[in-house]
Amino acid sequence: MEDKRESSVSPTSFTSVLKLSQIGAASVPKCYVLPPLLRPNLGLCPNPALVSPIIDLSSLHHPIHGLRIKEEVRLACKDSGFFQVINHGIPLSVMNDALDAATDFFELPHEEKMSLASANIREPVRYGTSLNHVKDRVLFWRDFIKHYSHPISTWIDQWPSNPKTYKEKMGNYTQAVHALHRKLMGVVFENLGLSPKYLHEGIYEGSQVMAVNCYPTCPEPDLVLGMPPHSDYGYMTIILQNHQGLEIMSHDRKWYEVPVRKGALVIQIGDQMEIISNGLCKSLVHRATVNSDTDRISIASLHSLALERKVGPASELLVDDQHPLSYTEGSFSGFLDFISNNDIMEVRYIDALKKDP
Ligand SMILES: O=C(O)CCC(=O)C(=O)O
Ligand SMILES: [Fe+2]
Repeated sequence: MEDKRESSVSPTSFTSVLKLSQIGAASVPKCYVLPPLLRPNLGLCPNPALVSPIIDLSSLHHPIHGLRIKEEVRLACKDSGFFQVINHGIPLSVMNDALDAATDFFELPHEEKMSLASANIREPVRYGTSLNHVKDRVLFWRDFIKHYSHPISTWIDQWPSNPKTYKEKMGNYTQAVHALHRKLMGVVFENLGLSPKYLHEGIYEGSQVMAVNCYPTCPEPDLVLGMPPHSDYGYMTIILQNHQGLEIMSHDRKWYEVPVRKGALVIQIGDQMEIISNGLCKSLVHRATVNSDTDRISIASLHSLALERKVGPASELLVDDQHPLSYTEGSFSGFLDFISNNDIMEVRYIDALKKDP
């Protein structure tokens, strides 16, 4: 198939991968083909030790069982920065409605979605493709709509008004997932012995961005990625997905598939939490693969401190010769500048903030 790169470089006029998928070509355009070393190795086995933390939150407030659940969260944050939760309090119907709203949005006519396209990565509502298709040297097999979401009353009017039920369905899920992240962050902070005051101020002034991702079926899934390896800059990400495709990197730099479990939500620790905890929590490196059978939708709720707020290791944490201060301060805004000027396939913002050992 011909290289569509030329027609894809304008910020507000690009070919969506959904459109390419619907054409039904037998191969992908060259601009999506990754160098061999960066290609996915599809068909990986899940690593039970890494992907098994499925934490049942139903007894979180029980005086005895609650302690065990908090310990499970502590270990998952320390070891990998990854776990899944069940019995988290968000009804399956609310989750399914959000996935339906996302599917209906991507099925809108291309021109209608393009009215939300923007070259400005700080735009509160933005439809796009790849990661940053204007800058990416190789394109990724993903279309997305991202919208600022907290406080919801500030942003919801700017969300897509078509499909008609989008705001209601996505809004219900957005608020439910914000409440869940507050509950989980309470546990993460308690485990670190950090004051809830820090947490509450941070969260209420903080940001929630919903990244609604569509990975359409792809004729050559072993040559492309839906999203490149990266860690999320915020402190926590919660992912709702309808099909397999998320892969996480283990300590030995191997990739493992995350199995999809009905009703479960994926929890990922992000860079800000690694920094706040001075390295006691791990920011998870992950990527998205695609497949030739099923369109995949994922909805990532990205939680971070306010755009301009400086984030460094919490002052209450023990820092001494045994536990040296490991990071300099960064901010969400600094991250946005960083990704505008660097290739995230080559360098992560958090690595730039790490102090020399
Ligand atoms: O699609 C996925 O499972 C991952 C999405 C993701 O990593 C992101 O939106 O930051
Ligand atoms: Fe991510």
